[in-house]
Amino acid sequence: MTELSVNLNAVALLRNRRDLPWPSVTGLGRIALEAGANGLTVHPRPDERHTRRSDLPALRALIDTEFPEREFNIEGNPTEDFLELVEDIQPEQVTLVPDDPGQVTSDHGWNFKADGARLHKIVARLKVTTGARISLFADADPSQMAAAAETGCDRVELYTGPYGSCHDDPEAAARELEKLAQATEAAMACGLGVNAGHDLTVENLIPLVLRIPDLAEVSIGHGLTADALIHGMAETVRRFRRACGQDA
Ligand SMILES: CC(=O)[C@@H](O)[C@H](O)COP(=O)(O)O
Ligand SMILES: NCC(=O)COP(=O)(O)O
Repeated sequence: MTELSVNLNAVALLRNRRDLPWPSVTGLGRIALEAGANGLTVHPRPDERHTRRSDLPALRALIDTEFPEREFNIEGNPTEDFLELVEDIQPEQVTLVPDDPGQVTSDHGWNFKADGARLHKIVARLKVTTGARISLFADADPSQMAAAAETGCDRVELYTGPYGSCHDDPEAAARELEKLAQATEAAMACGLGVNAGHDLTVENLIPLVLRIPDLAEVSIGHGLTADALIHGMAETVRRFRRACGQDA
């Protein structure tokens, strides 16, 4: 079964339009977990335009006190600041993403052949200091997976942006889906678990999970938050859970 982690960055982005505490990032996170989300994801960037460092203790406490079997996933570029942040918060999963501070959103995975030695050290450090599962953001490129595994990570998160951007071109979407399937096969052959995320929607999630039933987790924010404006967060989470093949 594919698990669903709800990314709260888009909720935080809306909150940050004003110097006011709503919509509440923790409150929407609670509704998502009550509706059966398997976990929460945040991607705190250095400029704090989405989730802020100060959001993280409350989300940690929410999971610890009310949903102890669910997971907190923190994504980010592994600067020293980021590493100290995850060491403080102790998430169940850390997803390392190679994005620059000014980047609008994440748009590529690691080049494991070039960055492998650096990532190996970071993965080793986080395993000792957090005990978290470590996932590395990856393009759908089977030839990178052996080098990804050599870093010592547990999983890769396949970047699904190119697949998500084909929403009006079914043939191109089918080609991107095949690339994701081939990359999953290569990653699993190297002993890695596989997550996926970026620009996923209920519509493109259903064929993704049907084609790649071994996906361990999808993390979804933008498309899920857009649907939550229409259907409400609880009903939206149930829709995405059903798209993941879960009973909801
Ligand atoms: C790592 C990744 O794929 C991103 O999708 C990200 O976490 C989304 O972040 P934003 O919502 O901040 O663009
Ligand atoms: N890791 C991807 C993620 O958390 C959410 O990405 P998106 O759904 O906001 O594009």
